[in-house]
Amino acid sequence: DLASDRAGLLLLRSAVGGRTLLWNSTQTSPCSWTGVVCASGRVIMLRLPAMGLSGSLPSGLGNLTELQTLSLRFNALTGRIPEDFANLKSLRNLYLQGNFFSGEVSDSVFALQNLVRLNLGNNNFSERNNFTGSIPDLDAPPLDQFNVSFNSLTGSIPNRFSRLDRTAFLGNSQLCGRPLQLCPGTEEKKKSKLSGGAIAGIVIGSVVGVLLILLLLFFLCRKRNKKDENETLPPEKRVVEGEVVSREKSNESGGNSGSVEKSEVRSSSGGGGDNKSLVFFGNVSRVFSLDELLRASAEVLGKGTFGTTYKATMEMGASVAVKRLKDVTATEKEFREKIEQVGKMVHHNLVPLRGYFFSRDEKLVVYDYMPMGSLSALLHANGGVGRTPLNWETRSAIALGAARGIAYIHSLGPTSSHGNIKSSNILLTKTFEARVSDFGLAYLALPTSTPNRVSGYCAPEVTDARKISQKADVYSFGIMLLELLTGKAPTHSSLNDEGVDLPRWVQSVIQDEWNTEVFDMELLRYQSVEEEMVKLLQLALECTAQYPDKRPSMDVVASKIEEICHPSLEKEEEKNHDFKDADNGFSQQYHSVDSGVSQA
Ligand SMILES: Nc1ncnc2c1ncn2[C@@H]1O[C@H](COP(=O)(O)OP(=O)(O)OP(=O)(O)O)[C@@H](O)[C@H]1O
Repeated sequence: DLASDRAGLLLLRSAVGGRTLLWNSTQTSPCSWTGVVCASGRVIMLRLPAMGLSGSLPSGLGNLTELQTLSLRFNALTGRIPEDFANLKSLRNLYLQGNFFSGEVSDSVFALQNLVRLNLGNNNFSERNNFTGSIPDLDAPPLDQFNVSFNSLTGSIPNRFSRLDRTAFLGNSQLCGRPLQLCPGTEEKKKSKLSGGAIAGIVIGSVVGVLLILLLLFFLCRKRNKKDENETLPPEKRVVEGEVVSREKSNESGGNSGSVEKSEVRSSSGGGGDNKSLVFFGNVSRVFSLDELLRASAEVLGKGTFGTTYKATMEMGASVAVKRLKDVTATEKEFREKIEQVGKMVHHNLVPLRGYFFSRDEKLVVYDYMPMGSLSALLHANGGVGRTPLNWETRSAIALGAARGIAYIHSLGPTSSHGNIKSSNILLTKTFEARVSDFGLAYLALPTSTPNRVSGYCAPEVTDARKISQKADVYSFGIMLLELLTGKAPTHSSLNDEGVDLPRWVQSVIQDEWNTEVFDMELLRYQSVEEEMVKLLQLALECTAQYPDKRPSMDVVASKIEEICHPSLEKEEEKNHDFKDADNGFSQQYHSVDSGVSQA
């Protein structure tokens, strides 16, 4: 029934009758077989993704009762799912996303007892062609993957799916219930169920709550008054030095970041003296003063291994990132020597370190502010909901940029390594170019914990976070590459619940012949670069080899990425060409005074 004039389909027909394995049998046609595996005349896997198949599904498919995997995603198939799909009792994986299917999905499909992955998403190419009806509430085993997004499904989401990510249901305007917004009736029901006692409890609770808040405000005001009195004293009599004081968003702060916590760095810098001033790198004596920095409105960007990082926006509008280092064990002399060495590390793919401040109580390092944040935020912020989509070209350019940055650090000597490679330390410019941050900090401050191990980036041989090595960096980079390709954080709950790390998860998926399912959903539309993706995945796995000696060096990794992704990288380069000047506020603001640093 699958016969057509395409050579590939004819081959498939003859293959179904015998024991055959087909790979890329239609090399010359624009489409490619992902594979058809027939074991003893029984079809167990049928994968025809993005082949331009059209028309409705053949009724004969229901006879393939041993079929475990059916993937027909990203074709132009129309019509309904045939009733005889109910016979596919062995079916584990059903991928029908990205077609023009329509009509109600029979309950018997949802009820297939062996199903673990079901994707019916993105069948909404026209108003007439999409899945309709409701999702039946059935007593079926839990699914590993489920997606019905962008259809016209209606009604409430059954309880068994309520813990899934909301992206699984997006784009169905008539669908309600967790994880989407509650169904209109549900809320009313809840309200009417509240007893008189419960209502009284809520009222009393609220009154007590308000009183507590008022009390708290009263104490805070008193404390603040005391602080203000303190600031009117001459500098030598002030009590606080180098303190970061939380401040509510106010006109004074000049901030624009809504609910983000605002802070202000204050210091009794009145003492003067050289060791109390900001030191800048390069041929610049002064870019801005400590006082200007301390007057800047500051927004907490996050807390990390070595301290807290703030975005400081100066009165004239330029922004920098300031990291307050905790637990610096080095003496002042050692600190200054080491940070001077770090300041000499200048490379296109490293976040420029602009300067530092050292006093007994405060150690600050000042970087360029990277406007697009980190790769981690881009991939996972908000659980991935509403994230900026990262296309393949951008991802390969980020991989190459990060690899080059790390390779540069390694090129400075056999003991020179980063020690904390992870996606939150890969920052992005306006044009999404990668810049590695936090280099050299491992030599200055003690990590307050070993988060790399906790978060899955740490090489198995690293038992002491201070003993960093180039091969351990390669391992962490490999994990970061897997993250970029799979869209899964190494801390992803579905991995950790099973006690599996990212490389092991990828290996297991590949062994199951699921090599394309391993990639981030967003990447599945780039069928033409599947080969690049698979090769990059293999490289990432090489980087995460258990034994350090088996891992490639970072410069080899960088040149392999360049070789593998060459066509995509060229495209990205062309795209960015026009935006080159718009790198970031700091560079622009200080270009004239700062030329020494920029050129270096
Ligand atoms: N120069 C910068 N520009 C923009 N955002 C930054 C900059 N430096 C750090 N950040 C962001 O600030 C947050 C905190 O960074 P920080 O380096 O303190 O911790 P981390 O990267 O989460 O962990 P670690 O300290 O282990 O590297 C992160 O989200 C990071 O991406």
